[in-house]
Amino acid sequence: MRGLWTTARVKAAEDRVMARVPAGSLMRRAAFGVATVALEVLAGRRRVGLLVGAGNNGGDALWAGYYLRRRGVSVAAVLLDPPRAHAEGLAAFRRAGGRVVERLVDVDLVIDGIVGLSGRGPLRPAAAEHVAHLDAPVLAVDSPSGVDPDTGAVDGPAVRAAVTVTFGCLKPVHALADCGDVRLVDLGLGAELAGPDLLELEVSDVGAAWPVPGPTDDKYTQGVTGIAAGSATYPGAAVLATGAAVLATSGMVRYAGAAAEHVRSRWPEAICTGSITDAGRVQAWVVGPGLGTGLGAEGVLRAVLEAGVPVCADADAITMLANNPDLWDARDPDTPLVLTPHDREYERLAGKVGDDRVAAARRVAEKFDAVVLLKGHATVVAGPDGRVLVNRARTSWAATAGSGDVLSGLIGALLAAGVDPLLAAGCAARVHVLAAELAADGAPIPASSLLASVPDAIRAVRPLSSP
Ligand SMILES: NC(=O)C1=CN([C@@H]2O[C@H](COP(=O)(O)OP(=O)(O)OC[C@H]3O[C@@H](n4cnc5c(N)ncnc54)[C@H](O)[C@@H]3O)[C@@H](O)[C@H]2O)[C@@H](O)CC1
Ligand SMILES: [K+]
Repeated sequence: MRGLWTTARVKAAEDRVMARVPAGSLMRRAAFGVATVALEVLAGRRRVGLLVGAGNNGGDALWAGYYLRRRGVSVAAVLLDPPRAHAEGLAAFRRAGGRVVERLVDVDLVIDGIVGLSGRGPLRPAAAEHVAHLDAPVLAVDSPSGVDPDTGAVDGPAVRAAVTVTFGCLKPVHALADCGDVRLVDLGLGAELAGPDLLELEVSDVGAAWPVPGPTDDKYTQGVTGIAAGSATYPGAAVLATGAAVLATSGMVRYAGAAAEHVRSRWPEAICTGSITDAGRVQAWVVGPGLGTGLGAEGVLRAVLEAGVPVCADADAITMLANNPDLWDARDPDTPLVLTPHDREYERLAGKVGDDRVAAARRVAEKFDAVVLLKGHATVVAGPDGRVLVNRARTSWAATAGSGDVLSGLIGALLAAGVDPLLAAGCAARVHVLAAELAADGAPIPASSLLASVPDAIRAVRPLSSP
């Protein structure tokens, strides 16, 4: 897992390191890292432009310009706030032959030193004007300016970076927003940084957590997933959610609901019944996709919450919980629950999501003592214990009708297999996005194609050496 630290924590750690090392040494180390990556990106081309803001981020850019000049690169800098430009950086830059200009023209690479960790809100008009006219790739220093470093929110003009060079550790922006290729320069902060604020799963984490049968396993020991989804109007949701559970693990899947005939004809391996009361024992329930919100659906949700096994509540189940808070009483306090809202479902539960999606997911996780998977281009999974996993998709192919039904089935299968609910939601989200990418391969796909790629996605995350 990769850790991500909020800017307040990073600044505090940097301050403690700075107090015991010579003045300016951290900045020079950071800037040298920027210059090294810039030379790599330039690949022999020799013209660099700097956009320099009023703080230390601009200082980094000026010092990087100094190191690039020493390697014979032509460097021009635009000072966005000349009286506040970093004095030592600017002096070193000029000494090395760097030029201060009004506008960047004919450059091969732009270094964005407009704002870094203290940046808030969008680019100011003058900076936005310079950025709008760029046609060279941009290397962002620490984080792309105009993108909030703690939330990844973009609320107006912002830099679009081909590569971001960051220092000391990763920050939330690097997992929540598009930063291009992210490169990390070590500043020796390690000992000063306690546990991270957020975690990003790596492929190897997902592969290690994914349940696979052992030599003594049978269809029951791997966990039986129950799917309470679909209706006469929406049988497809039942077929997709059940299919995802069937493909996610080798454990058994039971379906209970009005779409039993549809599910049976598509997934003969699932045990299908028309009603939740005849469903038999399961180790986890998925409830909600295509279920409807009428009295019958409420009865199903109540029965699932009373069953005493982990539950993934999606779609209509979330709407019912929001509309009828009495339903929460059906759940024993120690029954693990995963809620998977998109923004509108979130709003029904707890008001607007807002710009800070991590804080939003944390709020609801704490309020309902549940794991909350907040859907979006960057998926945020927050646990009631304060842990947060983030997973940013490289593409948006998974944004298609029925895609959420597949995700809920994957989560349910992992819950039934006994995977920790936070990890179950995080791993399912990761495999879901990967399945979408594999299926799409550059063209739009329906959710049924995403579903068909689930086995390929699981193969792609599993360790190479395993059977
Ligand atoms: N603290 C340290 O030890 C180190 C800091 N480093 C650099 O220092 C950066 C942080 O520097 P600073 O705290 O000086 O602040 P920044 O350079 O991030 O921002 C400078 C100032 O810009 C203003 N500002 C905020 N949002 C703005 C916006 N949208 N448009 C225009 N101006 C805006 C604020 O007044 C802010 O204080 C890091 O991102 C990193 O690049 C590195 O040199 C490594 C060492
Ligand atoms: K920047």
